[in-house]
Amino acid sequence: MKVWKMNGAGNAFAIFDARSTSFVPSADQVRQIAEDLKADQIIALERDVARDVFMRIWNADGSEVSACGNATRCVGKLLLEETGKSQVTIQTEADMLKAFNADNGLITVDMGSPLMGWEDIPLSEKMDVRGVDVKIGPMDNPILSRPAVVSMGNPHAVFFVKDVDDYDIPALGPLVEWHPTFPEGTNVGFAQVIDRNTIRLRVWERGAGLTKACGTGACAALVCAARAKLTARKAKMILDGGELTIDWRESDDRVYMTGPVEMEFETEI
Ligand SMILES: N[C@@H](CCC[C@H](N)C(=O)O)C(=O)O
Repeated sequence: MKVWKMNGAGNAFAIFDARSTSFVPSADQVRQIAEDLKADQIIALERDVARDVFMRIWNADGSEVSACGNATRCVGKLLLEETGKSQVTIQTEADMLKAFNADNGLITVDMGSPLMGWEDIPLSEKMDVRGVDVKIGPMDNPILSRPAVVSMGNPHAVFFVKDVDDYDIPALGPLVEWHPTFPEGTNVGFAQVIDRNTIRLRVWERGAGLTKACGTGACAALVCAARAKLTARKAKMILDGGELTIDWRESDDRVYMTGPVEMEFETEI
């Protein structure tokens, strides 16, 4: 079976070609592969009757999840090269996504529409339509409170802060990730609005920890920022591993993510 080690803005993946050989790893095996190959997520490419491929996603902790933006760009690049098509379709548990080439070797993925209703995010408490009461730290002076929430096919809680570097994300991230408000866990973004077209973002990923970039996290942060009128609907997202451009188009309500993809190596197992 062919395996590609790739990254999208530093978010690292081991991608298994399971289109002709079955690949059904246990959670323990996923954890081992992630450790051995230094991957944040493990991806399996499976055959799909209607789309170019079905993409299965596991976090490094062995949990199977339904969306991964950066991996979708990596898989998009593989399939665009393999098929010679100008656009490829990628089915995930969450949605049908489309990938195509952008300028300067970058890849764009149409990530679909954000889901903002409470029914779209598993929450145990429903506070109001923009934020949810998640207080971390002393109640009279919380370190973090009231993130915006949005689903990009997976759950995101986004805290808008003055300076992301003031926050100990490895300490705070897990407290929000498994806060009782999120019975299925959540990805946790720390977003600093630099100006109307630029956001600095770090994401504590559910099941993977602090990664160099989170594609769905970048989409979620832009949607939350634009919805609160903190930024325009298109912005440059500065992540630890590189930059992504996120464009939440008014015309079709879909979120387009553009960014780099890097092939580290390929091997056969
Ligand atoms: N790295 C990803 C997101 C992967 C899944 C996430 N950790 C979850 O549990 O939902 C991305 O680029 O979007």
